[in-house]
Amino acid sequence: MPALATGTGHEPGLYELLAALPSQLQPHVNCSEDNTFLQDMFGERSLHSLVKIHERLQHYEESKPAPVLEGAAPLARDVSDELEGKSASQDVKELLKLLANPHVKSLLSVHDAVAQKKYDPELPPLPEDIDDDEDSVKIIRLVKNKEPLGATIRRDESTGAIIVARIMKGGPADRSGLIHVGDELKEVNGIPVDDKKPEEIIRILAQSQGAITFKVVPGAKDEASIKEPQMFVKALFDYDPKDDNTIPCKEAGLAFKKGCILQIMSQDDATWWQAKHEGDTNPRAGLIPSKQFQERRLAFQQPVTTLSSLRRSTRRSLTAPQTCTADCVSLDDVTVEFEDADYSGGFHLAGFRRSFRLSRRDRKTTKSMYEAKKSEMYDMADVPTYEEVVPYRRQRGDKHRLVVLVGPTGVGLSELKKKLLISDPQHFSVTIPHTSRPKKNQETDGVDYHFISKQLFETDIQNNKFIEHGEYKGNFYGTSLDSIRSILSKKKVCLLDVQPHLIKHLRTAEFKPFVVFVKPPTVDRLRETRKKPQIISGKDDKDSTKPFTEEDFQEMVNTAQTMETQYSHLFEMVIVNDNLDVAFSELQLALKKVETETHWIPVSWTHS
Ligand SMILES: Nc1ncnc2c1ncn2[C@@H]1O[C@H](COP(=O)(O)OP(=O)(O)OP(=O)(O)O)[C@@H](O)[C@H]1O
Repeated sequence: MPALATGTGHEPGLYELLAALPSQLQPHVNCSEDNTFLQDMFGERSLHSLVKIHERLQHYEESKPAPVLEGAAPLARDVSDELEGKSASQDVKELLKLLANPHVKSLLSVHDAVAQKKYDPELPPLPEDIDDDEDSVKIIRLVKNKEPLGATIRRDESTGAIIVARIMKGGPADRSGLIHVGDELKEVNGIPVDDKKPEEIIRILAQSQGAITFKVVPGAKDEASIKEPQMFVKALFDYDPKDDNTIPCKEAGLAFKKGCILQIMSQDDATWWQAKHEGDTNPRAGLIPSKQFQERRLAFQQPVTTLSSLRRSTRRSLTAPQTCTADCVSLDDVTVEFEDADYSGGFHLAGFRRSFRLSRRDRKTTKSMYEAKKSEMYDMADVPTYEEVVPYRRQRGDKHRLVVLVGPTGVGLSELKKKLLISDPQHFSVTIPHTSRPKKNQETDGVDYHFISKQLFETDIQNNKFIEHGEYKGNFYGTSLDSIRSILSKKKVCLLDVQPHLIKHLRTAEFKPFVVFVKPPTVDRLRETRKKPQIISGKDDKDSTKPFTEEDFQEMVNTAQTMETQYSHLFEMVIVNDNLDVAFSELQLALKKVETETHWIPVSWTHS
């Protein structure tokens, strides 16, 4: 006998089974609480009713009941008409009252509809005087809350029609799925809008409370745009729709700051994209200028002060650039600095050399492997708009990102690098420069410099082996790309300081540079904090140091400002070097995060 059989001899129905379950289960349940629970659950009246209904329905499904007649409602009417006034008997009166009851009438009419299988709604007949050319219209009713509708309209220049210009992704209009770009607006709350200006229509909408009814002529739908893939970009400029007179609707604009990560929701429109801030839970997108549009208008803007023009205005021994014209962006004409190996706190900073950044020492010609052309500054590719990015997290065993420090001379780059090296010499390293000058007695090849012949140096220059190189007293000096690679391949963090115009040449999948701009504090703070420090002055052939002057401070601040204006879109972090310890801690923490956390990098760096 099956465990749950009722023992009555016939197949147990579901309901009977349910009734028998508690007693059948009792021997198998040890805990009294479980037993009570089962008793309650299977004894529940509503469960029994449900099972009963289920059984009945199954029974009817099996017996396939057919209607006795398809017109119960007209029959009831006929009966009522027949009996009306014929007899005063109580039964007849009661039957007449019953048949006149609206519920009974409705029940009979539903019965007839089911019997006749008339399930589809009946459409009213088409009016005979319909104009063949008239468009079909759609009546849409939306309930308005405080949230903007998320749609913009425009007047079609040729037809004068009011057209839905844009549906903001995730906004109420988008979520409704009822209004689409290209739909023609005919009426709002029964008010015809054909003769109205878009502003007047907006006013009608603003004044409406609760439900709004639109009458629209549907336009052609662009299904392809619905499935557009989403992408993320890093904004390389600040944007505030309030200051933008070209935006079709300021309220629909999305403000953002340089460095913000934006999720692009739609690129349907070549001029105005739709985007949200990454991670924003509000589904509504806002308008932002498209990349092409922003590039075009930035290209027409006046060029900013360049570092070279700024340098021309500064003091003293600046030699005229040899390779650049006055407004060239290149820093190719700046001095190369070389000094002897540095010792700090007993720790030998092997190969710790100054790089070829703008410096106060004797100015000689430094060249980068990438000569900046005059036109390069306004090259379209250089116009900072958006950069497509993807999340990236360094995996254990992967090479480290190259750490690039930039900043005006004297700001403290060497000091910060030195502190990092001392803090963890096994983890951080700096490049060893190449030189064609003869090795001095106390120097070691590959430690202080890589000593190579002038001829080989020249060949290497030809072969673009140096990120920067320069000439000093007839000898070449340079930082090779291989010296960076050598550090990275040892799974160490390579610290490099370069002129800012070289950053873009290091922005490759191989180096994935993390660029830190070190900025000076105000001149007042420089005066307070840099009382002791010495800057290197190379007026004589022998290196010498001298204290900072007022002019040095001013130049440092001005250069920083210019660097920021020109290159800030390439900086991933800005540190103000006011208090050295604070600046160092900030840098140390940021570098830790870069190594361990997920951050955004250009999508181009993910496929080498
Ligand atoms: N925050 C700070 N407070 C006080 N002194 C500082 C600070 N940062 C750097 N200095 C000092 O300023 C001087 C110049 O710093 P450092 O040599 O690091 O500059 P730099 O950016 O490498 O410039 P350069 O390229 O000209 O060498 C050094 O004497 C250094 O100790």
